[in-house]
Amino acid sequence: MASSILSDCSSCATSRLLPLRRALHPPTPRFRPSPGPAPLPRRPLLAAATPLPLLPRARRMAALAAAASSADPATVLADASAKIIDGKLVAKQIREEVGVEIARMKDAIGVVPGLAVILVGSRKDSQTYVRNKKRACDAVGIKSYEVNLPEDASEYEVIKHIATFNDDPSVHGILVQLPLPRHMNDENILNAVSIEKDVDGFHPVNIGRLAMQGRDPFFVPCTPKGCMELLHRSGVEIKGKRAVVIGRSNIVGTPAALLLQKANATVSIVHSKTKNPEEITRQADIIIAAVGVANLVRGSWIKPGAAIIDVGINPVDDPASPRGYRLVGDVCFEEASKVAGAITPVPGGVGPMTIAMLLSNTLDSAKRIHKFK
Ligand SMILES: NC(=O)C1=CN([C@@H]2O[C@H](COP(=O)(O)OP(=O)(O)OC[C@H]3O[C@@H](n4cnc5c(N)ncnc54)[C@H](OP(=O)(O)O)[C@@H]3O)[C@@H](O)[C@H]2O)C=CC1
Ligand SMILES: Nc1nc(=O)c2c([nH]1)NC[C@@H]1CN(c3ccc(C(=O)N[C@@H](CCC(=O)O)C(=O)O)cc3)C=[N+]21
Repeated sequence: MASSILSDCSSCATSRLLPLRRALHPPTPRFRPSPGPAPLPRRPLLAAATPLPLLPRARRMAALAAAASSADPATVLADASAKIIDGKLVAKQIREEVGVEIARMKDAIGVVPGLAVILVGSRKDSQTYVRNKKRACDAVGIKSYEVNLPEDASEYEVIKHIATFNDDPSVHGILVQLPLPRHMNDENILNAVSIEKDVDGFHPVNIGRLAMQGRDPFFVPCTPKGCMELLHRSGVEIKGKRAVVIGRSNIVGTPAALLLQKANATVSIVHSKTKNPEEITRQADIIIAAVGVANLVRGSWIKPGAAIIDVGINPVDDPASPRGYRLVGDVCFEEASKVAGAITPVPGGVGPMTIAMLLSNTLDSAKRIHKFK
């Protein structure tokens, strides 16, 4: 029998948010002519149909049991049904595939892919991300180069380092960690990265090519690419389906919507000015939530059986956790997992995929530059 329960998401989690500056200010595009890229291979390397890794049953049951212990009079919850898409496991598989390819390339032509990361300032979260990226590079055999600049460094200094990496043949990918300090212009900096080494896929030319019919970017931004990979590897059909992307940022929402459209979904984008987000979202067979508002998407927003990819990474105070906070997504997991057909958890969903896609993009870049098939 269905029960009425109050979910943890009905308390206003957003009011417990720690201060976190948004990752990126939208850059204004500026065109720089460049040679055309080789056509983007359809899901290179990652195309193997791998069965959907689900969370181990015990962990899944624990997550769902936590949900069942609450009660929301507004939400009548059906039996727990969603498959939980284990992004951590998929990311591990991808890292292994990337590692094998890197070894093959090294054996064949003696080339090791190189990734340069530029970090400006000393934000703790950015330092953690950069450290995790370096670890992931080490594990698969990518050589990492790191530049750390002080918070008060000038835009010119950053661009000078980018230019050096653009000219360095041992560097195949360049990433400028975001957000940048307020005095810097993201647009100028992202424009300085060679589009052939723009493994983040944030250069306006790469985004522009992603948006155009019949063109392919050199690189697809890592987080949206990771979302698509999770959908593909989970066996979610996209062609002809209705998809809703919540959020329209340059780095996540907009490219995610473009990718869904390229995969022949019919796509709607919900943003902060959308009048009836709940009603629009409820029509979706596929939901990608990239908002930055903890637990915004409730069970009542979801069409039964929908596939949900939760990109949000929102820290909420949690004195019981060793860090004093825990991470939650943009989707109320406990409610959504009872309505959806499949859902990604936070943490352990899209986040690890972002890093795996960065490794994959860096490998693709080295292969393209060295014409290695
Ligand atoms: N897992 C991962 O690897 C990554 C996770 N993230 C996380 O994803 C989330 C989104 O990141 P990002 O895209 O950079 O964020 P931005 O702040 O750049 O964009 C947020 C988007 O959400 C929209 N929005 C804000 N409030 C609402 C609302 N109440 N209803 C509907 N739409 C709303 C905004 O609309 P408008 O345009 O109208 O302002 C905007 O388009 C964050 O939690 C971030 O930490 C980000 C990158 C990678
Ligand atoms: N140039 C640039 N490129 C980015 O791709 C970029 C960036 N700047 N700035 C910040 C955002 C955010 N981002 C994440 C990467 C990994 C996790 C991740 O691995 N998350 C883990 C949890 C990590 C934890 O526990 O702290 C998870 O969701 O399971 C999350 C978020 C990349 N971003």
